[in-house]
Amino acid sequence: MPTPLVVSDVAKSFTMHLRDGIRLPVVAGVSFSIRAGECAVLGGPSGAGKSSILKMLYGNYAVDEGQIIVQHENGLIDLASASPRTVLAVRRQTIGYVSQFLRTVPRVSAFDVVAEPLVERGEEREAAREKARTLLTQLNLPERLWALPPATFSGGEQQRVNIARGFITGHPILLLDEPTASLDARNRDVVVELIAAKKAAGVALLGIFHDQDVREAVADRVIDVTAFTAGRIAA
Ligand SMILES: Nc1ncnc2c1ncn2[C@@H]1O[C@H](COP(=O)(O)OP(=O)(O)OP(=O)(O)O)[C@@H](O)[C@H]1O
Repeated sequence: MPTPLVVSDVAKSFTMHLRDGIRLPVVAGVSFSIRAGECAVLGGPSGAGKSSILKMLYGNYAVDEGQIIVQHENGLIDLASASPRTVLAVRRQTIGYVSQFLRTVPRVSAFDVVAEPLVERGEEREAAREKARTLLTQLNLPERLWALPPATFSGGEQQRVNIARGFITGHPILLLDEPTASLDARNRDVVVELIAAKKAAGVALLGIFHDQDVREAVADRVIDVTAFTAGRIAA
């Protein structure tokens, strides 16, 4: 089976146009791959570039150099040079992303926020709702909240809706940006179980977890981002 995600020699710097075009190098020589069924974790201190790497892999940040090879639709594509249309197709089918915060949509119930990604991918509404029900129950979101738009939910409640929405699809690659940041211990354990289930299903996962217990519970491997920031730190 081909490796779902291979990152080779990726570099990224930011140009501050309002500051005389100063260039801020962030990472260089980023190289790693993620196999199906493993969960790798990006490690390193604050500011090392963990989020920037995750954002490049989701196509949110442009890549200056290098390749991000993704197994997509029985072929390989380089996300680093892909067109915006291809990036959107990869997001729809191949790479899922669970951010720290839920982007709430006015007037849409928590239940439909969770079921929507499956409906958009052509799954029948009732089947999508059944999966949403299972996930929201697993994540201990009180049933009285399901019919309400999540805008007024607490941080932890919103994060659980976001996790359910991110985990409901069958994307073969899943990026996790601190999905447990606002959760209590019980729900952190649920997320650890959900990640284990994704691994068992052959999903390739890459995440950032500041919570050490969660990191130790889910990580098959830690990718030390400081290895890619040496130039910046020495400068
Ligand atoms: N959009 C941006 N414009 C300019 N600089 C940025 C931008 N995004 C990130 N940076 C800079 O890139 C560096 C890496 O930031 P990044 O958020 O990737 O680090 P991190 O390892 O995820 O940190 P943390 O653990 O604190 O979230 C930082 O110095 C940050 O200021």
